[in-house]
Amino acid sequence: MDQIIVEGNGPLKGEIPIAGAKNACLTLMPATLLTDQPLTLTNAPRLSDIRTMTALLGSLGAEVASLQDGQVLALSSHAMTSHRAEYDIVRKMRASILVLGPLLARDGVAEVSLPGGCAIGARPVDLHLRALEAMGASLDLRDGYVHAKAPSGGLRGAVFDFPVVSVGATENALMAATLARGTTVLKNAAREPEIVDLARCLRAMGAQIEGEGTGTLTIQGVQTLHGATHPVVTDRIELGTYMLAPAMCGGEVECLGGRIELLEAFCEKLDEAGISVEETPRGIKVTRKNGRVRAVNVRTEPFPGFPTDLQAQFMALMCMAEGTSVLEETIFENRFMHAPELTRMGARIEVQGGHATVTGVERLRGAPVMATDLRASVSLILAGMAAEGQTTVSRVYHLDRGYEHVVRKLRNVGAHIERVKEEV
Ligand SMILES: CC(=O)N[C@H]1[C@@H](OP(=O)(O)OP(=O)(O)OC[C@H]2O[C@@H](n3ccc(=O)[nH]c3=O)[C@H](O)[C@@H]2O)O[C@H](CO)[C@@H](O)[C@@H]1O
Ligand SMILES: C=C(OP(=O)(O)O)C(=O)O
Repeated sequence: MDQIIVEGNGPLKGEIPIAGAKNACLTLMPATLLTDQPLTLTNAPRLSDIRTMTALLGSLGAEVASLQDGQVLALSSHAMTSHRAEYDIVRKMRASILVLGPLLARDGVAEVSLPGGCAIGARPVDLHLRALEAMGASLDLRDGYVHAKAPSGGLRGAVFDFPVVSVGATENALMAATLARGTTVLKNAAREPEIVDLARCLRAMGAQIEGEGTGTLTIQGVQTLHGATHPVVTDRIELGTYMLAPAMCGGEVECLGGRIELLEAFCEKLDEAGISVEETPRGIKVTRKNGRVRAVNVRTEPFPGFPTDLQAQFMALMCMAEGTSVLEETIFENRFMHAPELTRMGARIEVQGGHATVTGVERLRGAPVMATDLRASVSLILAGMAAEGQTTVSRVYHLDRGYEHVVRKLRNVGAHIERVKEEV
């Protein structure tokens, strides 16, 4: 297993290109299942999660060709061979559940392993299932699989009001509704940029959708969808992560391709903390001059609120702030696993339920730490870059799920970071 070794090296300077969004690409790829014509995705990120989705779609008979060093994905589902998403692949990645809606909508049948929980919380899929049931699907949970069938005439349009905002359930229902008979109205739908991106891609494929980016999506079902070429939206979580690098180490970094509208709540918090964030023609420039950042409170919320996927990284910043901040996690019940690891580096953090109280210290000190999940792993790297001495982060395979070329990108702005094989 690989480790990342990182050492504090003072202020950063330079540019970091931001990739296409993992969480958009993982929902755009299953959209191929809605049509027998080719779907081409450009600006795709090079990540292990994308390889997992490629394997999953391949196991269903879809073809996924990775072109231009993985930045273009050419997908085709003209010759499907299976409707069963096996546990062995699904267990690796929760987003696998996103094949359920498209399979059901196009062929009326699907068997998908239940994805189960993971380090950050229980993460049930009841809302995915309830939305599809509202469209007439009959569902049976057996042997760890969802066995789903559409009525004989196919899924039908329905009104479904999500009791809780769910990104994945909105995506599954939206994809299914594009081929359902009649009109579907999804209320309290997720408004994330990845949903907007999916709606735009589906529209390019011939779907009739209104309201993306608002809490109500209205979909007029069509008989068939066709092929399209679609660029994956910028990864706002990768963007926010790299914006925090100069905020923590000092210096000036321009994140190429970034736009403030993707991260307004996060940018407001950086501003409150005393970090300068400026939109440029090429992206977002982040600058921190001398002096400590100010402590600010954060509450994670669905978009347009502060994203849960940036909470761990923001906590790393608050560990060195002047004063005490309270971070409230409202989306996942167990998403503070990075706190004890940051404490190993000298941070002062107290976790109680969904709240973490962080009292800033002047200096973090390097230590051996362990990555527990994707965003936790990168928060430890950021902390290590700002700490005195050496930090060794183990279990970095989590990182490969969501950050392409992380060592190269951070080295290019002056970080002392390398990836090594763990000695056993
Ligand atoms: C691949 C992907 O896009 N992952 C993102 C997606 O995950 P994901 O789509 O899994 O997250 P959801 O938006 O569905 O989860 C939001 C909340 O709803 C709950 N819930 C969800 C579904 C369900 O059927 N029942 C239920 O109770 C969840 O446990 C959680 O508490 O959005 C999360 C919230 O922004 C992000 O952290 C993840 O990075
Ligand atoms: C939690 C995340 O991903 P997933 O939903 O795929 O686990 C994430 O991207 O931070």
